[in-house]
Amino acid sequence: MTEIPNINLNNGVHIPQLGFGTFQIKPADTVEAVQRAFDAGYRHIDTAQMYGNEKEVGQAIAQSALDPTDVFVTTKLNNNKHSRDDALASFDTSLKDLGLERVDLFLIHWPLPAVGNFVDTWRAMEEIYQSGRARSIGVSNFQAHHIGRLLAETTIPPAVNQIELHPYLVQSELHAYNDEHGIATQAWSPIAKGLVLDDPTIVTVALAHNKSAAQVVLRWQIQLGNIVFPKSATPARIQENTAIFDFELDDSEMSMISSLDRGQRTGPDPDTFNYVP
Ligand SMILES: NC(=O)C1=CN([C@@H]2O[C@H](COP(=O)(O)OP(=O)(O)OC[C@H]3O[C@@H](n4cnc5c(N)ncnc54)[C@H](OP(=O)(O)O)[C@@H]3O)[C@@H](O)[C@H]2O)C=CC1
Ligand SMILES: O=C(O)C(=O)[C@@H](O)[C@H](O)C(=O)CO
Repeated sequence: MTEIPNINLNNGVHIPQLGFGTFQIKPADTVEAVQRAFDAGYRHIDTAQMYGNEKEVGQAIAQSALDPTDVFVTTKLNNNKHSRDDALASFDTSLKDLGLERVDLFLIHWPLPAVGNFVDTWRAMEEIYQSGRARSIGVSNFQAHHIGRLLAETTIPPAVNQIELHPYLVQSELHAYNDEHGIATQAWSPIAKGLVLDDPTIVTVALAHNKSAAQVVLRWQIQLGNIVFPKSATPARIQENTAIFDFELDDSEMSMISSLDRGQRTGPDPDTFNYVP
């Protein structure tokens, strides 16, 4: 079984650096996919209220032979739950659906600048953290100026910032800002939903290591210090994406991949995304 390293969050909680993403895994397929991930050695699952599969993630944990405390579970507050009361109530529903007494990490999914209340939402997250039912709290899709407001106006700094990050969107400045403030960077869409896998530079590095393009990109993420959770519903790929701890990219390969940056998002821009279901 693959040995997955941990990252130490700013409140002392340890998170496995490689996890399993569940966006767009249909509820009917989720139990099997998460079970396969456990069999492959993953002990960190990333879900969200928005994904509609928390119940099935919970079922997979319950049906496994694992102690639930050995699985690191992240979920995220949906965009229509930003008010304090909705945040608290929806968190209770997440725990119930997941069948857990606490989660390891609870995130505000999007800042929703036009909605304009993410600082108050963060105060609700602080209440949840202080209740002990989320071992850590963080944000997702926050720009530096959003985080700056949390640091200035609230008490608990986010443990993580989960952002879109891959070779075509390297996010060096935001990454440096997170580092400077003790906030771990989580890279969502770590292989850009497959978009970067045909890139000639990545293919060349992959051939040199006898690895797949996806493994090389995930290895680049790990060496940058990012926490990643590639999604796959394909059994062979679930396994393949764990085999990234038996080789190393040198400085020149790391730079070649980082230099592919072209500021290209595959998802929404957090400064303009204000979708509320
Ligand atoms: N906070 C946020 O706003 C967001 C968070 N996320 C989180 O990040 C996770 C990962 O991001 P996601 O958008 O899913 O994108 P990924 O970068 O993980 O790419 C997933 C896609 O790549 C394919 N794939 C996976 N592994 C391989 C491989 N080894 N070789 C070739 N193709 C492969 C999958 O296909 P297949 O399944 O068919 O194998 C799927 O189509 C999500 O599942 C979610 O947990 C994602 C988006 C936004
Ligand atoms: O997957 C997520 O976590 C997301 O937030 C995305 O689905 C995002 O909302 C999106 O891509 C909307 O088009």
